[in-house]
Amino acid sequence: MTRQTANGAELSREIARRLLAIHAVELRPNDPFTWSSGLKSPIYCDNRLTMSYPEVRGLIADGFASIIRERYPECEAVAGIATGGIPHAAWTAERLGLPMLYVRDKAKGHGKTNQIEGAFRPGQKVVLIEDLVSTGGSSLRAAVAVRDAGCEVLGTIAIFTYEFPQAEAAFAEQGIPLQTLSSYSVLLEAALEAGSITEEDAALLRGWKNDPEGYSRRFA
Ligand SMILES: O=P(O)(O)OC[C@H]1O[C@H](OP(=O)(O)OP(=O)(O)O)[C@H](O)[C@@H]1O
Ligand SMILES: O=C(O)c1cc(=O)[nH]c(=O)[nH]1
Repeated sequence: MTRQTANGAELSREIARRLLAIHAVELRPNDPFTWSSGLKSPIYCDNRLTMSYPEVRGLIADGFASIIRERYPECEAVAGIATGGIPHAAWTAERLGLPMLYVRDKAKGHGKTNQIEGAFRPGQKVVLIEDLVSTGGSSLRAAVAVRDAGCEVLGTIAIFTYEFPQAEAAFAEQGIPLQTLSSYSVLLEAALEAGSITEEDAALLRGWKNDPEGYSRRFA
């Protein structure tokens, strides 16, 4: 479900190297991070940091714009998933001259009570932009909201995925293609190459990836 093209393979490594260079990736095996899903994890990838680096955010927006041009030429609007996806959706929409929307994690409790912000119409063909996919829950909730509003979701694109089989299955079940610029396996290789992690770290991270729920339970 998560696909990369031949050119995509080099971009994938480059994005991983850039994430490491800006210290977006942090390891805390003894004091795990709590993820959005509630899982406790020894690793956190803070893609929000990319917005502070013009070269990095430019690489990401160029990558997203290329995917949309090649894979979704019929796209009529780009929608950022709150909050991490919003700035990248803005830069991508600007490159493509397309309308931009964003999708809140839930409808506002006041004002116009919107979950989707911006001007859209039923039948509009939308590509969703997310900064990171772990379980896929946030991306899929946004996709369902956009569909329920009557738009057609062509696909979701994200900077990074942990490549959890459950996430890929959940996207497949909803019939929503997921494509990412980089991934956990590429990040691990890049981190070892750059000397950002030791072989011992890599072994821990591979073990965690095989059973993230089991790891999480140890810290519950
Ligand atoms: O695939 P999932 O298990 O849903 O996890 C990934 C989501 O978690 C993070 O967002 P977070 O909830 O931390 O909110 P933010 O984007 O507002 O920082 C990230 O930006 C994704 O949206
Ligand atoms: O699942 C999450 O909440 C999550 C994981 C991660 O590595 N980075 C992030 O921003 N969110």
